[in-house]
Amino acid sequence: MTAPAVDGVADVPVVSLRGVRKNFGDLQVLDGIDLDVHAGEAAFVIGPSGSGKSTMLRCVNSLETYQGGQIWVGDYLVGAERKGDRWVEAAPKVTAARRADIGMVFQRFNLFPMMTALDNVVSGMRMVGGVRKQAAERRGMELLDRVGLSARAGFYPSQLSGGQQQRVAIARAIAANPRLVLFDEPTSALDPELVGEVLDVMRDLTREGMTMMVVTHEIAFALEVADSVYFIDHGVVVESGPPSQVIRDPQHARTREFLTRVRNDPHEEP
Ligand SMILES: Nc1ncnc2c1ncn2[C@@H]1O[C@H](COP(=O)(O)OP(=O)(O)OP(=O)(O)O)[C@@H](O)[C@H]1O
Repeated sequence: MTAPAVDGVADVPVVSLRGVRKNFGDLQVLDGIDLDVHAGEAAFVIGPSGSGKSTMLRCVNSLETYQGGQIWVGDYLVGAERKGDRWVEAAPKVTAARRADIGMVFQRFNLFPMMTALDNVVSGMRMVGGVRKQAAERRGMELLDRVGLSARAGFYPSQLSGGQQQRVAIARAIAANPRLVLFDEPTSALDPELVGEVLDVMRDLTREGMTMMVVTHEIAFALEVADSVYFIDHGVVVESGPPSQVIRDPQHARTREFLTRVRNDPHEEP
């Protein structure tokens, strides 16, 4: 890997992708993605099914490897660590520590089924270590309160609705005060009447200045709360900018066609 061009420069973005390429065998999924997310920014990623949105998020926290370009998270190159003046492949423990500093919310909640809501939230803290049990549980209760679920602290995931489970998952994702939270279609698996309660929690996080990357099909929500929107198709960023531009006044035919399709049939897989 090559040395960074901007090493040591202040005010680097929290996340920066440069020419990122990723393939699964013959399938080119990311074909040169450029994207920056700054501190406090909520960057929304929209696009058709299969365009590479989830894969891009998963590359940022090393759940997938990438084959070309560079992904920077703050001052480190994802997948690599510095040895002297060289970058070498990151050791598994380095990757694990970095991943603990990035929260992730999945489409299907991914809570531990044998743990209560509180223990699930606390598990997000223990991974970074050093947090005493009592203090962790106190903070866990605060986080559950923040997502409106302190009364459900002792419930197991199977005793919670999908919307409640996803709110617990969000509390867990922010438990370790991560530098960045990734949301991978957080409302796609929910019954329509449960979507709003999850969006409410996410809206609060954007207002609090959480740095977020959100893959979503909720276009109206993106228009309302995003700081920036990236429209991705076939593994490339077709168009990006503020939501007032990309969603209200798209410049590219592909963006317009996608938005029209989603608006005309919200039940269609975009
Ligand atoms: N582990 C994998 N192995 C092989 N192909 C994969 C793998 N993961 C994803 N793909 C393929 O990569 C392409 C992009 O998938 P990805 O999930 O990133 O798309 P997406 O834009 O998030 O779509 P959706 O909105 O449907 O979730 C798809 O064609 C998918 O089938």
